[in-house]
Amino acid sequence: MKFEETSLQHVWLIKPDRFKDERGEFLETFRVELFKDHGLEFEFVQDNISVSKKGTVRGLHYQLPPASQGKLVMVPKGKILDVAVDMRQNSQTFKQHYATILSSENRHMMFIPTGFAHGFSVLSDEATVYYKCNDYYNKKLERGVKWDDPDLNIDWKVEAPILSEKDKNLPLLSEMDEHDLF
Ligand SMILES: Cc1cn([C@H]2C[C@H](O)[C@@H](COP(=O)(O)OP(=O)(O)O[C@H]3O[C@H](C)C(=O)[C@H](O)[C@H]3O)O2)c(=O)[nH]c1=O
Repeated sequence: MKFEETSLQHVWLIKPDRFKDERGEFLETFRVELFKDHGLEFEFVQDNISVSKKGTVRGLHYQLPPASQGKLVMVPKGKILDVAVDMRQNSQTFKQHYATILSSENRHMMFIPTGFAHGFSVLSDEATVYYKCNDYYNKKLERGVKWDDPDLNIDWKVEAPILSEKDKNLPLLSEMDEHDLF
């Protein structure tokens, strides 16, 4: 399992070792000791799966402390453009994003730490996204920023995305109170 640094400090692109044979393939997707080797010492406490149609955008979401979530994202089926946005006001990369393709072809995973918003667009007919979270869902502390915020300038690779009503009405960064940021 290789941990590759990205343009955003602490956001990791993780590439599992793949063992292929005539049956198919095997890969380990998580090892506490490898996370610890990369300074990621915490316990994942909740796993999620979302299934989305082609052209869906989910996000950009995050939770505020004390329920801020680090996420290990993988795609057992399909293909997404996965996006992490730095929401830490004092960070040198505040408002910057890192985007990468996660798919059942490349088997890549992304670790998105606390302080970052997460979202993805679906590029295959359907995508199953499985992700581990290091804190529980907390609706009261959930926040989000609009997917097409010009301040973020994210190319989601989809036209006229399918969005939840909640996501359609998320604020622009410029409209957000500093207490809703990190
Ligand atoms: C996130 C979550 C949701 N729910 C319930 C609440 C709603 O009744 C339903 C759908 O929730 P929502 O529309 O917020 O789901 P997504 O738009 O996929 O939200 C996720 O999208 C981005 C990509 C994320 O990284 C977050 O994990 C999360 O915000 O599931 C739960 O019961 N537990 C949960 O942890």
